[in-house]
Amino acid sequence: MFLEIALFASVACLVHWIQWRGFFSGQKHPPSFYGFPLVGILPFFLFHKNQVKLARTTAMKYGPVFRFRLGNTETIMVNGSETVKEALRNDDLLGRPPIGPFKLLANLFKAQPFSMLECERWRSLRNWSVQALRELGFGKTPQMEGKIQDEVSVFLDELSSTKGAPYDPNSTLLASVSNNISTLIFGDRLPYDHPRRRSLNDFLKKVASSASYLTLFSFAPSLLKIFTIFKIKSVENFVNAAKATSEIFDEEFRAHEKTYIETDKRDLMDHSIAHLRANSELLSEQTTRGSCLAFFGAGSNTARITVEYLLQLLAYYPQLQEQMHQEVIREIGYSRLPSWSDHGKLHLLNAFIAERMRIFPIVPFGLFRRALRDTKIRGYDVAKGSMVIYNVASAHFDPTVFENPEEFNPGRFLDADGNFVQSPDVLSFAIGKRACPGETFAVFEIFLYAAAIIQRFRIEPAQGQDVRLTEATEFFSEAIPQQLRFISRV
Ligand code: HEM
Repeated sequence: MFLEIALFASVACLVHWIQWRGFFSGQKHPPSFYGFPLVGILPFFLFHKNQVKLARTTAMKYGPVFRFRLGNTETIMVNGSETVKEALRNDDLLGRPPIGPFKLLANLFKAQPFSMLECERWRSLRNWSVQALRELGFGKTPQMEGKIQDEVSVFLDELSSTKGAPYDPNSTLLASVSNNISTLIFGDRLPYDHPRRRSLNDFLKKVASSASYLTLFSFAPSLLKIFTIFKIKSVENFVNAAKATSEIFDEEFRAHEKTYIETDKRDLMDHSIAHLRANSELLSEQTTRGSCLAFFGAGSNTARITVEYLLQLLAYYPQLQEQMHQEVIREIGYSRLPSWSDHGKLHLLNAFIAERMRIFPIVPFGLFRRALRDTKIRGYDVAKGSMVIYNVASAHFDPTVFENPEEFNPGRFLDADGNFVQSPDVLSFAIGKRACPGETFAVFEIFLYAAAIIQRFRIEPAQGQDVRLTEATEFFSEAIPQQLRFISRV
């Protein structure tokens, strides 16, 4: 009996493997790795310290498109500038597979963020949210500029109060940039030490620290279930912080309902209430909570990590910092805060920000996509339902596009006259129909923070210490928290 079962299992595995390799399908599959039964190549990712490097060396050996299984999920990874751009422009790849931390958050928040949805529902909800935010000033509007400048001023005061003593800006920066997006969602900004702000920060920090492993564990759901059941500390902390933030969302929603005035929509919550009251078919309580969650979640840590890493680079490259300070003073002086109208004049600063985005992509593998129908990438067949990972890091380090890609060199974004030239090859926000809807806002915000900090402070490493720069290594990459000195120039 045992022999028969073993024989049956072996034949079934062989048939499954032959089917998976597509030997008799007449299709052209990219180079493929089956990995282990049930988990696929997951252990290689889980136990590799630098997943970005692992992907890059694999692409060097097997070419720009390869195929493997993460858990039981058929996955295609695309690498290199041209192939990544081809995939991002392919409308068959606009789907979104379930991603671990998103799924967990959606359940805990009883929300349905459009960032998890596909097809017509995704499109209409995304359009509705972006339109509602635009009516509130989202984008490069004078209204938004004033609000961000106010928030920048509070942050500059905080830096001044350190009087040049070593200081880790991580928490205040998070509160500061998150206030910019929270203002659009809930209304007023929150002081850094407000209990509600602290609670939101705590949640955002836990999201940032656990997003990578929660992403991987989504391909081994039984492991994640075991973690949750046995209340493994980090998962339990994540769940508790998410529940606390979900309660804040509930309280805000109830408070908004009481003070709602139809003719004066203050924020995204008011826009949601208007739609819910009009019984629109498009929105439900779950999807409106989802839109608030999507923008709050996606708009906070991303901007914080961008500026945090930028500050570390400034301390690491003092000469470039000095050149940028001179540029800011020459064009603006000290008498007012930088504004977007100065953007076209600060060439070196723009090039420095662009190089920062290139060298340290926060989401090195983008947000995973799903093939909505059978399609092709670089002539290879991609089956409907496959997960597609576009490797932004490999595009940013593609030597056919960026000379000496490992080198930090803002000069690559300057022309012979020293003018900033925007590159279509920096893909941090993705491109195509599902590119980041917060790009304009983020670029605006990052510029206003960077220019103001460079104008007012000289940033140095903490005494006797070197600045520790990290490289992007995993699904969501973090800057190394560390102290810097902010020495006032005014
Ligand atoms: C430096 C900052 C940022 C970076 C690098 C970044 C990057 C990205 C990337 C790579 C995606 C995935 C696009 C795809 O599906 O291929 C994305 C999606 C998204 N981002 Fe951003 N983002 C940033 C800031 C922001 C901000 C400030 C907001 C909100 C104000 C925002 C809101 C969103 C939302 C809602 C999505 C989901 C879009 C969808 O599924 O349709 N992001 N972002």
